[in-house]
Amino acid sequence: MTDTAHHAGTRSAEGALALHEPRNEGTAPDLDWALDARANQSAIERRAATLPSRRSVKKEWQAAWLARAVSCIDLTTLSGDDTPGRVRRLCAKAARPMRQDLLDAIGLPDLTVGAVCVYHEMVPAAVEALRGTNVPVAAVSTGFPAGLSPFDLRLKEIERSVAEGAREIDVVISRRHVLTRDWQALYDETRTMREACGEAHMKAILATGELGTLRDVARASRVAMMAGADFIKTSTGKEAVNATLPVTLVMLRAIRDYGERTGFKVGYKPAGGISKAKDALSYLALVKDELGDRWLRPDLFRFGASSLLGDIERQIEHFVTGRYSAAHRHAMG
Ligand SMILES: O=C[C@H](O)COP(=O)(O)O
Repeated sequence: MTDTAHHAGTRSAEGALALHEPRNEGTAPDLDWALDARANQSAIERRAATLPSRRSVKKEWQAAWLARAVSCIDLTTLSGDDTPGRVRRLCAKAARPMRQDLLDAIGLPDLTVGAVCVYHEMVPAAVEALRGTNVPVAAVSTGFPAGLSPFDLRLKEIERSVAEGAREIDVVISRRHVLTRDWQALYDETRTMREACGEAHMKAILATGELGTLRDVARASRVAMMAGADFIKTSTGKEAVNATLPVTLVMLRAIRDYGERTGFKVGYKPAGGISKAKDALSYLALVKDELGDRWLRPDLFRFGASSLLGDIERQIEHFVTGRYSAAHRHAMG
């Protein structure tokens, strides 16, 4: 996202000319606007519940949509037993996520994922392994996943990851600022993290499963965007409840409201528990409905996922060959 290739408008992973938007600079904190956010829980849940059946993608388009989903994956490993070797294998998969015969069959010259997402300690291995590709490294920072280490250390962690070559930083917010309704503190914290990111793009993880209500998800989304988040992201993948369609609807509408107010386009990243191709299609359909086609590109949309790629590859293989291969053949990602 932050590389010169994207800014210069060179070819992106899916072969289309990469578009570029002015980066969200954020605004002064307008806490009345944040507080004013609404979320009608029952209407939102009804809409999300009917989406997968109402919005099925036709068979001939499915492979194209699934390839688009691959280009938007932040291929992730965030485990205590991560090793440089595992990260290198993941990076090889990120640079060539699908077999060439499958790509040829669906008419795509090349394809990469959106980014590789790792802990700080794995940034150097990932940067090295992805050298010469267009795939950026994203680092989770700020005491991920709880975000409860001392604030100055959280900022240092961001700076270290950027210095080691991460071009995207996924920060976690302090959930307590939402739970205690201290919106100014949430704004100040997020703004300071954004400054620490410098040129690296910042994804603000709201940990929506811990925020209590959809209305507070909407409010936190607005505050994070006013503080300059380039993306708002649902979850760390470590909460009891991670990405959901209702939360997605709320966050997409917050992105739309913010865009109408400021002209800035903010990206969206659902993360955690998305491992099936058909779920990925539901998310893409919702993004298309709420924000339009412009958001179906890796500069404005990512899936945070450690095991979605394998299922998508399986479905595309089935589309091309008429057969399913065993899941273990697509073990990585
Ligand atoms: O940000 C990404 C998540 O940690 C990935 O979660 P997952 O392992 O459930 O796909």
